[in-house]
Amino acid sequence: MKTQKPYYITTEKISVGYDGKPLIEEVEIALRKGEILTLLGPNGAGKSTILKSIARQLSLIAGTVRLDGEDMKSLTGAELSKKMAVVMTKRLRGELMTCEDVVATGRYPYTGRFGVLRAEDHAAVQNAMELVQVAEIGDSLFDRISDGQRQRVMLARAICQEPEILILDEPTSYLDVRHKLEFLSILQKLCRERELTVILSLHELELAEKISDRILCVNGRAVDRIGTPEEVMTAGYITELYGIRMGSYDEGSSDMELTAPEGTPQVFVIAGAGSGRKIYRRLQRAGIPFVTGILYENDLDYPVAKALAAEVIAEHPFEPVAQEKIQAAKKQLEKCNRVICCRENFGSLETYQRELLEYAEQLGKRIEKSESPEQQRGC
Ligand SMILES: Nc1ncnc2c1ncn2[C@@H]1O[C@H](COP(=O)(O)OP(=O)(O)OP(=O)(O)O)[C@@H](O)[C@H]1O
Repeated sequence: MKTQKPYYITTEKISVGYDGKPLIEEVEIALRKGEILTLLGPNGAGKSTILKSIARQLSLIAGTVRLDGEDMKSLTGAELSKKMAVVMTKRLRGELMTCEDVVATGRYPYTGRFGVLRAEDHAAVQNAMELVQVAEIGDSLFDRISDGQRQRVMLARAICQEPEILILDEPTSYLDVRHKLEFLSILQKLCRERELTVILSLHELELAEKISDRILCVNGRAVDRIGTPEEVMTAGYITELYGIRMGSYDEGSSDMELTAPEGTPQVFVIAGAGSGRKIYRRLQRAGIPFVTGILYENDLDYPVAKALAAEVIAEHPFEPVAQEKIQAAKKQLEKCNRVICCRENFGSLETYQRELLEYAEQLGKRIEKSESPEQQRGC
């Protein structure tokens, strides 16, 4: 548990926007040293506008930003750049500089008027480049590397600036899965070991949930929610915030699913314990409407079933399965011309599913066995 330190950065009723017209008003942020705040919200919601305003790249329309209790307005540019590093991904311009030169510009707040690097500055540049693994492209031209590499070079530049607070706009957007994880691990390490404070925007909700101490959601008009990931990511909230109309997002599992196939169900899927998810998705891809059950509502299959099945026959967790649920499942099974059984073994919880399978056999239904998990993985 983090101890309660004083707030390091606060925004007091700031209004942000362009040409004197507020876009988002009364943004109230309070972060302690070592904490990570993530801004979430749909395209055009105002995340970059808030970040640019905090970073002093955009004038505040109203309110005050304080760093360590001091009004940021009173800091000179040089004072601010020793405290704050900013990486705006959308603005990564191609420059005729090597990657190492770009990283080295992060030392300018420390090198005096002529930008001559001392031994300790060279060491800081090298350390930062090694930390984000861009040392091997140090001699490459900054505008001849990939977008993901450029994003990592800019992180190295920000790190060697040795800031107390880091502002990052969509820092993971071009990174592959390995580099996303490495990037967030480095960030977490810097927060823990150097008490770096971070404010960033992300489009990857599942990453935001993992890394953030606090999440601020913005919707284009106002701050909609702010709190811990658990407080913010309640069921149905992401659908509302992003106005999701096609497909669905499950806050519990962070799974996104496409739209359920329409029409009369043709297939009954007997699943459970995670055995059905791949089949549900395969049926969705083929556009075949299906029914599934009986699942407990805390089953691994349940969120995907809820998103993709025409109907899910489900029971409350840990309860005995009610007779009417079994009858409802049988009724649906009678109407389907195919049954897919994803289970190989039936434990005591799944005796009802075995009963369904036997009932399907009695009815003379065409029964297909889904592949075992090993076969599904292609082993
Ligand atoms: N320089 C500008 N002048 C006027 N309006 C702007 C300017 N830059 C952005 N906007 C507008 O401000 C709104 C918020 O934009 P912003 O870039 O903050 O959104 P965002 O949440 O970062 O979006 P995205 O997820 O698409 O990057 C948008 O309607 C955008 O058109």
